[in-house]
Amino acid sequence: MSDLFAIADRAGTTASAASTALRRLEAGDAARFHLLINDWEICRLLPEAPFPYPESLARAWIDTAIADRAAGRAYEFAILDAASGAMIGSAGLRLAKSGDSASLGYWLGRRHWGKGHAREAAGQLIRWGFAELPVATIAATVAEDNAASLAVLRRIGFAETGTGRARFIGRPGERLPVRHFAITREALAFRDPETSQEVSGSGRMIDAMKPLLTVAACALVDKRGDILLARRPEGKKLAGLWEFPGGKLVAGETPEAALVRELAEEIGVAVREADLAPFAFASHAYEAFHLLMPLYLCRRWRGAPEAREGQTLAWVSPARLDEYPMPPADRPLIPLLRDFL
Ligand SMILES: Nc1nc2c([nH]c(=O)n2[C@@H]2O[C@H](COP(=O)(O)OP(=O)(O)OP(=O)(O)O)[C@@H](O)[C@H]2O)c(=O)[nH]1
Repeated sequence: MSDLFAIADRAGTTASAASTALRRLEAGDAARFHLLINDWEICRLLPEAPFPYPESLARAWIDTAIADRAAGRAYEFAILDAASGAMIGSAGLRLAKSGDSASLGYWLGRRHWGKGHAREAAGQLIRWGFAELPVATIAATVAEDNAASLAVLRRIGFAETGTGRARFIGRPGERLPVRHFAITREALAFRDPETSQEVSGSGRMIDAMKPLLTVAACALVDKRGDILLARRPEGKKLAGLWEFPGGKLVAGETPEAALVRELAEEIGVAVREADLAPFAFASHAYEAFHLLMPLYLCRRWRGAPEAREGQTLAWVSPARLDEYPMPPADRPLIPLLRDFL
């Protein structure tokens, strides 16, 4: 798991020149954390922040964050201005008890508002979360009067799931109106990591207009009957999901030739076309294209598979395929493999 990541707007994608990084929150951050958060304009928007915010609470909060990270309960980061390296806020993901979802929280020191840092930090954190944590959904709850944060969540792809009321300890009395948001791994997967825009660009495409994408995929099956899966690295579409090695056909290529090429490029194994047995296919309407994916089985190859493109590889028994989150197109293939192998 990487603990530091930097995000910079690419020229031309946004007008703002903000550049933001995240790193693991440390005990030494307490004084700066306190200086930034002890501001009514921030505390009033955070459900658990009293005002004034005591320095002892900043220290205790960070100690808890460090313990929670060690226990795998929550992952809290300092938001940095990448240009100066200074801490400007904090952001984190807390896992739900069920383990399959997390909640996002973040705040920025007042002087750093309006420069795109919150959007960048929150966007990068959810991409990190879907790549590194076993969660299918990330949720967030925002006070109705927190217009900037409502805009950030919408901009990075969160959808509103409902409204409610919640207690804000800095604003005693009545429970305040809040809005609930969520984003799924699949919804994020089809947003461009650089721009946070939907990859299709023109909104929802009608099915008839979608390009048909042919991708050849292969289940390598070892002597024990285990199948090789590859986990897509952070920064790519569908990051964090497990898939069968393979890839798009280039013009004029057969699926078999594409697989011989892709398996050599991606995982360094040599297969012969004669050892690729057609097995099944996936046909799935993604937001931006329709995927047609023939799946081959291969039990004979040369070389030990190695991750050449930043993926993580795993040999998985057919009975355990369910434990590995896969792209939606792949899901119907799992029972077929389980029955056959
Ligand atoms: N290889 C592979 N691709 C899959 C599977 N399931 C699935 O939906 N896909 C989709 O099929 C497409 C595969 O394209 P690819 O591997 O050649 O390309 P990529 O997204 O890595 O992009 P790039 O090569 O342009 O960087 C992706 O959109 C991927 O999400 C699968 O099991 N294996």
